[in-house]
Amino acid sequence: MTDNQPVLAAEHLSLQIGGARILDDVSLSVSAGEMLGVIGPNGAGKTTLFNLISGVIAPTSGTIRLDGRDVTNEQIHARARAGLGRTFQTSSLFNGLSALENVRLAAQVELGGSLSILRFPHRGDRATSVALERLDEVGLAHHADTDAGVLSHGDKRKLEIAMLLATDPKVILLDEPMAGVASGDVPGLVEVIRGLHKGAGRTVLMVEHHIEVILGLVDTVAVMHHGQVLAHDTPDAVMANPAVQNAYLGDVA
Ligand SMILES: Nc1ncnc2c1ncn2[C@@H]1O[C@H](COP(=O)(O)OP(=O)(O)OP(=O)(O)O)[C@@H](O)[C@H]1O
Repeated sequence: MTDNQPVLAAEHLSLQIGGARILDDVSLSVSAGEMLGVIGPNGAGKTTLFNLISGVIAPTSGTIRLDGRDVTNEQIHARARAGLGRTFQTSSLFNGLSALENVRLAAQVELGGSLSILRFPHRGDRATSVALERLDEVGLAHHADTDAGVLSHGDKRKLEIAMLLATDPKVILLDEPMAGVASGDVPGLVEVIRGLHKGAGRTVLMVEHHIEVILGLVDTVAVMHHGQVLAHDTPDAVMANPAVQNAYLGDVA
């Protein structure tokens, strides 16, 4: 990979379902270490874009590249192995298992060992030490032994991020990480996401409805509208863009 080659690129992606053009010639690229926020009104195509990038659905046309490599025809798990990690709007936690056990399972998958939830985790084994590090990174070390099911929504989201980190992704896709999180828990979650990027230099794409959260976090913002990218620029430039104000921000003000 050359220095200026994007770590992730969507090139001319379109998705047609029946008579509906869901995505229309969407191109976006993200550099290593960049955090990109994707915003847009309901139905703009944000989740569909994430689904195409992560391999949940195939585009009608267009290309997705990871480190310059065409992964458009690869399945979800192959893209995950290549370093694409994603959280979903719906929770992916195992309730009834502790926070540590949840992250440990993800670490076991990454490390290629057998999956074991029956064996009481040795604090010294590799998967457990990775899991403890990741829990610490998202500020949940004190909840290691807490049942995932009883955590607050904000802590559940942090735990999902810890599970993702345990798979050591090159690019992280966060799909509405603040959804369902109590307003009091938003700042803590924002700091965890900021740390992924600013602290650890990870590459992050995030769909989020809380515009004020996005604008304060990301390097660049892509605004989607009717299945197209209306603008992709710095937060200040996007906010000042008359097309964005007219077509999107004006709609929701
Ligand atoms: N499988 C499908 N079949 C038909 N239409 C679909 C399908 N998936 C998505 N759509 C439509 O495509 C459009 C984009 O949906 P998408 O969920 O990507 O938007 P979004 O920007 O993520 O919206 P939200 O902010 O509400 O999550 C919507 O009009 C949706 O109804």
